[in-house]
Amino acid sequence: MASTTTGPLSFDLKGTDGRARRGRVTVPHGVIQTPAFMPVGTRATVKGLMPRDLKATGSEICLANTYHMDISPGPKIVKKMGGLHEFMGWDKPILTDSGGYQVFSLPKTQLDEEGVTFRFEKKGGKKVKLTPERSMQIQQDLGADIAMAFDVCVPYPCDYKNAQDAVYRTIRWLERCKEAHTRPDQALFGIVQGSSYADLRGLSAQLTMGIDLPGYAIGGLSVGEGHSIMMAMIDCTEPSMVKEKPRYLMGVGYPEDIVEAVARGVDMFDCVIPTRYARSGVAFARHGRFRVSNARYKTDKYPLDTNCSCYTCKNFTRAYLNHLINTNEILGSALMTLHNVTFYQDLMRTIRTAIEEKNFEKFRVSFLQEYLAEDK
Ligand SMILES: CN(C)CCSCc1cc(N)cc2c(=O)[nH]c(N)nc12
Repeated sequence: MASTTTGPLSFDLKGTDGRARRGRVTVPHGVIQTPAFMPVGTRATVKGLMPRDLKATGSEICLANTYHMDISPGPKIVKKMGGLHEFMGWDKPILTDSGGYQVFSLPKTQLDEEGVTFRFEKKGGKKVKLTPERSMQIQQDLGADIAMAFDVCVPYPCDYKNAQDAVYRTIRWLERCKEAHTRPDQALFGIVQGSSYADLRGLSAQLTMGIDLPGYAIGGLSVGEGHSIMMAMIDCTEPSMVKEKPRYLMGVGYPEDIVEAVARGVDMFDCVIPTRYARSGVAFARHGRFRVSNARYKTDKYPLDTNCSCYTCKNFTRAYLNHLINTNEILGSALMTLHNVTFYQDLMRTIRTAIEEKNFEKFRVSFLQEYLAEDK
């Protein structure tokens, strides 16, 4: 087993099966078994789950977001309250995104070499600038175990020149992030860009690997390009990424995306899908996802997934969840979220075991066959 320590983060590559990797990430607040799924807790809460429930799902790390936490309550208050872990009552690892991605999705943002300027409604439409240095300051105040570099994630599709400019600006901003990032107990991850251009993906990966960091993310995907381009871009990027450090595919994704990305060498994932879909009444199960709020489930006495051992599946029927979601009851969101995140974590656990037992390819084929079967 190869073990690499870079600052506050260690990565142990415990085994491989083809390009799939079984590993372990160790940071100040604990250990993350990989491949890992990280539930999204944008405003220092995974919507609908108390920390004790989030633990019950098997989650070992969760996300929070720089842009949202800067708006409220502000990094200085979080720092004064002891940092994110104390503030939100989560004593396991946390990762924060850098805020660039969220800001780019706002209307009327202006991008220049210094950073991104956007209009901040809460402060009476005041103009606010997010820069690599400001993003690092906020993330260091928040105190997550892993901080993400401030990058330029272009929309899809994007013309070649803009994608190329974004690759070079992201590298220049990464140098500034590394310069500004001084907190010794927080790992900084670089982010590879390159949109849907194979040569830019390879270029961005090589330039990013040239900056020594504890881990690296594949960014700029899951932005509407679709599954096949996403996989093709991973194939253009992964071979240029160092093997001894963790790879994090940002914003991914559906179970079918995750399984195929693990097969291509990805270690870490985050996505709002299981939590966001739960609140809209969509449940994930072995045979695919389904909308439990549909009339056909009104008298269905079965659990969401008969293979699932979560509190929701052990105690409640689809009929009851149908009722809760259709009457917009808070408990509906909580129970659906608990199940969906447990489903994702059970999938990750099955993936890790399959890699350990050297039968990941057999698992990949059988999982996708059942999960994507047409005749649901
Ligand atoms: C809390 N989450 C929703 C945010 C974490 S992931 C956000 C996110 C998603 C995607 N798809 C691409 C990128 C990207 O290229 N760069 C950054 N910084 N973040 C990204």
